Amino acid sequence: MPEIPAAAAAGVQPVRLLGSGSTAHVYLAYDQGGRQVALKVLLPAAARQDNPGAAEMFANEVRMTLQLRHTHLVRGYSGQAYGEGAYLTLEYFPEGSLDGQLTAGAPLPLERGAGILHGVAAGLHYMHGQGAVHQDVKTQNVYLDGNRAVLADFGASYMIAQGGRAGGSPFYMAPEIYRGEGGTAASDVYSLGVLGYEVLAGQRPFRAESYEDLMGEHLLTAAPALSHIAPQVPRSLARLLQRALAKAPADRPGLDELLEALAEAAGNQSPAPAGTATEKGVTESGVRLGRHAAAPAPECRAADEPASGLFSRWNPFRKKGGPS
Ligand SMILES: Nc1ncnc2c1ncn2[C@@H]1O[C@H](COP(=O)(O)OP(=O)(O)OP(=O)(O)O)[C@@H](O)[C@H]1O
Repeated sequence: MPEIPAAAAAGVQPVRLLGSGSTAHVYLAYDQGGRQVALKVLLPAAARQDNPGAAEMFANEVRMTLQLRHTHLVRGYSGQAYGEGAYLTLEYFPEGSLDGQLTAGAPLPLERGAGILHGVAAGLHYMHGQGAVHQDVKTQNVYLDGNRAVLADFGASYMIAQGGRAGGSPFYMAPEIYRGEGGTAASDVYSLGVLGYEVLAGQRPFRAESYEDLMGEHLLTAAPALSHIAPQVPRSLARLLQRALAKAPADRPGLDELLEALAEAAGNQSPAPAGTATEKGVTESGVRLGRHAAAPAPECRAADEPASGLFSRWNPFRKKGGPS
């Protein structure tokens, strides 16, 4: 195992590599108290300032993860945002992410799928109430712990009041994000809508072979009726998830409405109410955010950012497993 001095100083010992993303290696590790944690360590090239965009995203992820506390958001334990020793320890999920549990063309059973979506919606609802946007809702960023779904990866997230850059992953990005406008609560709702189709219909609403074609679909093509491709979904929920994909942000439903319909469809599988925060002092105001972000923050790009100039966390056209 590599030497990770800052983590070692905090008593965190890596055991094995779990995987690597665009900004970090992730290890299974034990913390000082013997608890299993996921240890994220900034990629060496990024730490050496070869890739300042990745280093900035990682620092952002460390700050946001340690700041936000909710049952349906990944729990951060400790971290260092900058420098060669930049690291983050997180709640470890042995079951892995939602991505690994979906097979293209095979929807999840309604109660299970709606329960997962309810968890993600609850995590988003809390974030929006705190004045933050997530900007990267996708199956790879939802981890599972039995019936509890947990939203993770805050590298692209920001506090609206402080401003930030439009970003996301192309299969999930709202039309306004493609146009380079700042992310809002409504653009997170759009990404949740895409996730809803994947989970409950077993297919994404928009597919294409190139970035430009995919952008065209998101900007111009109406989403297929969810009630047609997933007839098992209650009509009211199917309509809401389809409306989540409305081209105009103002036409999308709020999370309150979605939470209610998802809770009903999930039956008793829904593990926690929307407002459940896990730490004292954290309140849930349910505020709906304004449509535009404040002044843009300095440039912050991931290594796989597409040529469009948007801050995209994921290149949809690179070869990888899972639904495409
Ligand atoms: N908390 C966690 N528990 C269990 N496994 C994790 C955890 N966090 C990350 N992993 C594993 O490590 C891999 C890399 O995670 P990471 O968040 O760095 O990248 P990613 O989300 O796959 O990509 P990117 O951040 O570039 O979009 C994941 O694919 C997952 O297998």
